[in-house]
Amino acid sequence: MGNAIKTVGIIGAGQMGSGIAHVCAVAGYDVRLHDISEDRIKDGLATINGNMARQVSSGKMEDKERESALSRIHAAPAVADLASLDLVIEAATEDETVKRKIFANLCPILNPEAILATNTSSLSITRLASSTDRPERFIGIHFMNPVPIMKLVELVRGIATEDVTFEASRNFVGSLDKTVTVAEDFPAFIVNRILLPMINEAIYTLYEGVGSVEAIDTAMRLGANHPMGPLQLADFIGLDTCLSIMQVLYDGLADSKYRPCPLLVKYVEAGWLGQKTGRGFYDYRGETPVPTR
Ligand SMILES: CC(=O)CC(=O)SCCNC(=O)CCNC(=O)[C@H](O)C(C)(C)COP(=O)(O)OP(=O)(O)OC[C@H]1O[C@@H](n2cnc3c(N)ncnc32)[C@H](O)[C@@H]1OP(=O)(O)O
Ligand SMILES: NC(=O)C1=CN([C@@H]2O[C@H](COP(=O)(O)OP(=O)(O)OC[C@H]3O[C@@H](n4cnc5c(N)ncnc54)[C@H](OP(=O)(O)O)[C@@H]3O)[C@@H](O)[C@H]2O)C=CC1
Repeated sequence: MGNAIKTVGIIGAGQMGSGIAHVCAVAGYDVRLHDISEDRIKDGLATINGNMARQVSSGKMEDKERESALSRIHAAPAVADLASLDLVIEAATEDETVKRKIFANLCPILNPEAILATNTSSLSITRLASSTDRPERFIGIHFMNPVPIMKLVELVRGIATEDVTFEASRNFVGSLDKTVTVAEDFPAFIVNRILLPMINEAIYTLYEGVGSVEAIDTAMRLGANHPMGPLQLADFIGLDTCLSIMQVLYDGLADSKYRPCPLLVKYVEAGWLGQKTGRGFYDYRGETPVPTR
């Protein structure tokens, strides 16, 4: 593994937390997966199981590798189960209050030497760090979705992050066979500073009736060679997460060009959060996704 980190805790067993647990276990780390309830942890483990099985059937992984990787992932129903780990990565809902509460519960019991990282898509690393007992050992390690496939990880230092924390994190990401890009601590960093306004603009394009869901996604898939149309990608990321990121950009940069589209707000208010809730710009409840507009 090439660095001092041997054990990794992950908080949040959703699509990102389960993906991070997956790649850490494949790379040989001992992983503890925590979420708000045992059911959520079970769902996360089932997702990992399914994704690894897919990798086996497509010849990307040996069945033995899958078995041994799975054996390295343990459910951690209590925060106390993370106490002795070397690195804890928070990958819970994109909401500053939720993340602050998690750190407040975790820090008093966490190994004082442990590095604490957040997978936040947009929030200030410096501000999150200042709510912990270890701003010098706090860092943004921002994975991309789907984690087992995407090669990039953004590393974001807070104002107090020490070099030793940064280097250990860089080595850790390298050991997962991912490429690091360094971003400064500004709202939404690099990828989402560019990607999310594009997605928000696609939603305005829909809102203003310039095109249907299908027309907009087809236009960007075939006209700009994007692997997914922007509305399909928004559903994939999660519309709640997209809205939170736009809100952070809007509040943090105080520029009206980041105003979240009211249609995005409406979908989130309806609980239509995309693939994870079965409905967003597409309805996923049937055999094939059907546009909702
Ligand atoms: C919001 C943030 O903070 C930052 C972000 O992450 S922004 C989002 C960034 N991600 C993107 O932009 C993704 C854009 N989409 C893509 O790249 C592709 O559509 C995709 C890789 C997701 C799927 O690719 P595809 O060619 O359409 O589908 P498919 O052939 O089924 O899948 C390709 C591989 O991805 C895997 N895959 C697809 N969806 C997956 C998922 N949800 N989880 C894990 N693996 C997945 C498949 O198993 C397959 O793996 P193998 O090659 O090992 O078999
Ligand atoms: N989706 C994406 O494409 C990307 C997201 N991210 C970031 O990763 C993080 C997670 O996103 P994602 O996985 O998509 O979100 P999901 O909604 O899929 O998962 C979040 C998980 O965190 C759980 N959770 C909520 N509160 C707590 C808590 N107090 N303690 C422990 N677990 C909790 C949620 O449980 P419940 O559902 O019960 O509330 C849920 O299982 C966010 O910060 C997001 O911005 C980063 C890169 C890409």
